[in-house]
Amino acid sequence: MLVHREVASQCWKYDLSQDRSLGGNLRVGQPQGSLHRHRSTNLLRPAAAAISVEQDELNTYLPKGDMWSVHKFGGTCMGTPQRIQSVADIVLGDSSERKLVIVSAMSKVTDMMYSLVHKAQSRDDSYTIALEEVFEKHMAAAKDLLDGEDLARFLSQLHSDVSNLRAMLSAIYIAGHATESFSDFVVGHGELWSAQMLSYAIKKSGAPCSWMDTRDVLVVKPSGSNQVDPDYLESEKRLQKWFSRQPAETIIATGFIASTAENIPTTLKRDGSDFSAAIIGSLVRARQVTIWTDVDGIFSADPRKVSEAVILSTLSYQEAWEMSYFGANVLHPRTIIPVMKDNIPIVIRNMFNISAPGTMICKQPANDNGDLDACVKSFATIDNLALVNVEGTGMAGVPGTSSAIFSAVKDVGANVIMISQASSEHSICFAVPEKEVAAVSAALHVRFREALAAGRLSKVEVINGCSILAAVGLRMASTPGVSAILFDALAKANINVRAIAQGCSEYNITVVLKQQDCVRALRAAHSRFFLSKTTLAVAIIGPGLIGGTLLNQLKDQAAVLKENMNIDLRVIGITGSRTMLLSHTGIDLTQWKELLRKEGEPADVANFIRHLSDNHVFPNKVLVDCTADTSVASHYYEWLKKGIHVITPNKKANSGPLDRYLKLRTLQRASYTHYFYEATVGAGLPIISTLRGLLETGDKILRIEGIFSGTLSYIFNNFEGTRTFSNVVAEAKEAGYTEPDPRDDLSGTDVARKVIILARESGLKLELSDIPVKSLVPEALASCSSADEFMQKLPSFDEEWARQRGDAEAAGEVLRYVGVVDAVNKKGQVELRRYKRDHPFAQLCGSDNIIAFTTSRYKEQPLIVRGPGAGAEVTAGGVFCDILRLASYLGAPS
Ligand SMILES: NC(=O)C1=CN([C@@H]2O[C@H](COP(=O)(O)OP(=O)(O)OC[C@H]3O[C@@H](n4cnc5c(N)ncnc54)[C@H](O)[C@@H]3O)[C@@H](O)[C@H]2O)C=CC1
Ligand SMILES: N[C@@H](CC=O)C(=O)O
Ligand code: NA
Repeated sequence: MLVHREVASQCWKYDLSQDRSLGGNLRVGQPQGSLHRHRSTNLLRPAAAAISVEQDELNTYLPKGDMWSVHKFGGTCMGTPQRIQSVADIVLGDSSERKLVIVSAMSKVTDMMYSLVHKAQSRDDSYTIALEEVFEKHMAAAKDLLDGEDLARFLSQLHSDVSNLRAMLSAIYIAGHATESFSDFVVGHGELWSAQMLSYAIKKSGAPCSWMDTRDVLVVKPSGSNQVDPDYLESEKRLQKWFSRQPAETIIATGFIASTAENIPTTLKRDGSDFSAAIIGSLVRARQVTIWTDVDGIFSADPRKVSEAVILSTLSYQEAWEMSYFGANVLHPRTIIPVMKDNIPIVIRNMFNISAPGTMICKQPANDNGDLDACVKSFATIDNLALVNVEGTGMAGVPGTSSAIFSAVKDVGANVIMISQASSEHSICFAVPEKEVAAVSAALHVRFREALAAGRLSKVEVINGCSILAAVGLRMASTPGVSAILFDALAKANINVRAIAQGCSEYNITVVLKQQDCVRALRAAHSRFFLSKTTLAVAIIGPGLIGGTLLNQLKDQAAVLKENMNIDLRVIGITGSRTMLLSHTGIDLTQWKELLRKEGEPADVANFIRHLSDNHVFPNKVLVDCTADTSVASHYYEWLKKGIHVITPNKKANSGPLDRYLKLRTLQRASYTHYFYEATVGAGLPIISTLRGLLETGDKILRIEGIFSGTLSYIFNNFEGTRTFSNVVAEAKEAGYTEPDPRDDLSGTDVARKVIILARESGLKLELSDIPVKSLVPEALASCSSADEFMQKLPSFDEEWARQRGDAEAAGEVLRYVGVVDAVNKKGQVELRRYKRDHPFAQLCGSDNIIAFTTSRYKEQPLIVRGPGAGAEVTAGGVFCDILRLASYLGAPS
């Protein structure tokens, strides 16, 4: 049958010579009578009564309801002949009574078709070559897929279409212009060809099948800004007619294309095939609309940004709607409207992974597991935004201000993404795309020139470089505490929120933040809601004795922490003084030493920190300083300011200049960034935490006294007349108790540092120089240039030490090196004392520390903490404890 299709202008009539044996043979080109039937009541208006008879008859042809399943396959699914065959197999495998399959053009074909039009209207005669390529592509695909008579029929149709297109493009070329309908007509051929190929492929497998040119059925009307609205009544009527002539059980229909009421070819605009499927699904009241694509379903967040994103099994229409608005590559919001009104579920499935169940979008899905976390379904972000803040006392209570603001915004054509106004009405802020903000700001300055001059408005401020993070979930509306969790997660990741919006519908909570924080914010929020897993990126400076032991402990414990505590610790950087090893996702700790040696790059602390702070994979980052370096410690303030948590056994920061220490602690208290240093005193023993516990619960510290040096404890516990003093010092060094330079221990400086740390923790404002220290380093050796030289020369002082020890022993006493914090008199001191053999300080062994807290509550008997206070395992264990303490502060289960 010959069909004349009117294309835009009446002068363009051409013969499509379509073989309609495979599809609709409706004559288009004639104005159709309009049907006035009120959809919901089914009442017919008198004017339409005559047509209603015809309609009722037609209704008997098109069965509606559960027997229909609608599928949609996008361009990627139709990308190659092999894929078209797989699509055919999926359709054949669907046991539904009736199937309606919407297809897109083969991948890239729509772009190729648009480019044909573009070339022709720009008078670029290479459109002929490009058209040839389109032809070749489809011919090759058809030859691969089909054979015999079907192939011949398809190719003859293709030939004929291409010669029509050639004529039309040539006219466009001559005119140097293509109307929208010319363009839509050309572009729609991709779908016509793919639908026919699939239909033949299904027929080849022996299943009866018809193909449908949806321009014969779908009627739409333009609705402004490059959108169209379906005319359901007219479309339904045309579908009935089509079906009355082709009552097939399997129908392959073209996506994307449609007609106007005047039968002019048009399209449903970009991503229109999903829309086609939803409209057709609604017209037949399908059981389900399945959108086949190349992902397993809808993710809880963009998986390129959040590697732990999960596939959601169900989503409500509203949730899907919200998510697609926020750029989650789900469905165009308009796709949801047609099916939503009839409660038809849409299922998103992966054609390349048929075993994945996909995501079902339907009415109010059942609660996943009823817990608080399940009420947030997903997170989405929008980048490249600017906030505009209009502020002034003259706004409050003045009706029309927001109308004036937004009409100015509308006049420059900017798109407002979110709006927030506090009820005080002193300011109103809104987000627009960054590229539109200059025009918006200029328009507002013009519109409010007088108000600004008179001071009624104080400013129109633009904040560039913003992003939006939106949490989406239907049940958020009825679940208290959701926003608290969200904001807590953001606060703990040290992310500043610039503006907030939550509508009464509560389907989403939108926060505006700095674009540079956006991915981190997304991860922090996502991990809090979805995994309840605390992910922590760890960077270690100084993989020496303590740092190296810590790395090994982390290696041994990582799996247990993940499994039992939901804590995911990843070491993403290790730096020594010469080389550093960096990783974005985590270093393999079973071979960190080897990797550092083989793959390490020259160490550079600034680059190391940049690597940590620029890492967007992990929301929380901690720097563990395992050096004894003063210069490393001098950076803590700056790192904490960047939101990097700091943990250290290094005493230099807390025993350094008082003003710096106070600044650091003030910052620590004022921010959500943590600074922990338990191992600086008593190694892994709970000294700092015990002191804090006493102070925070209101106890008053009177005196802290003890043996704070593992090294000196070991030395005097073991210097019993059997070995020389220098031998025992060498043993302590060998056992890993000493500082990198043992003179720091023997000089008493290390003990003085611990005394200062505890004194400051107790509120005393002392400098290290305020502590009188009795040094055990012989004056002659103080100037040795290295620790080794010192150790070599130390034996020459053994005799003097033997004498001191002998004197004490003769008096029934032992030598002990003690530190004291005298909180009452605000003093500290460090000295070598003699204690009677029965004194608790004389009872120690190994590297034991003993610390006695005398307080208002522990006055008669001091609170005593005792145990090994130095050594690799216990110290690294103390640092590890701080890391877990941090994880728990960040939300890990305790
Ligand atoms: N050994 C112990 O029992 C205890 C040690 N500590 C503290 O632990 C820290 C580490 O002690 P150890 O592991 O025994 O010392 P170590 O000398 O074995 O390790 C320190 C590491 O830091 C590296 N380093 C130094 N400066 C650096 C810089 N600027 N950048 C990068 N790397 C640098 C060194 O190359 C070395 O690998 C010290 O602050 C110490 O006071 C605290 C409590 C107990
Ligand atoms: N060298 C120190 C180690 C702990 O701070 C000590 O001996 O106590
Ligand atoms: Na400790």
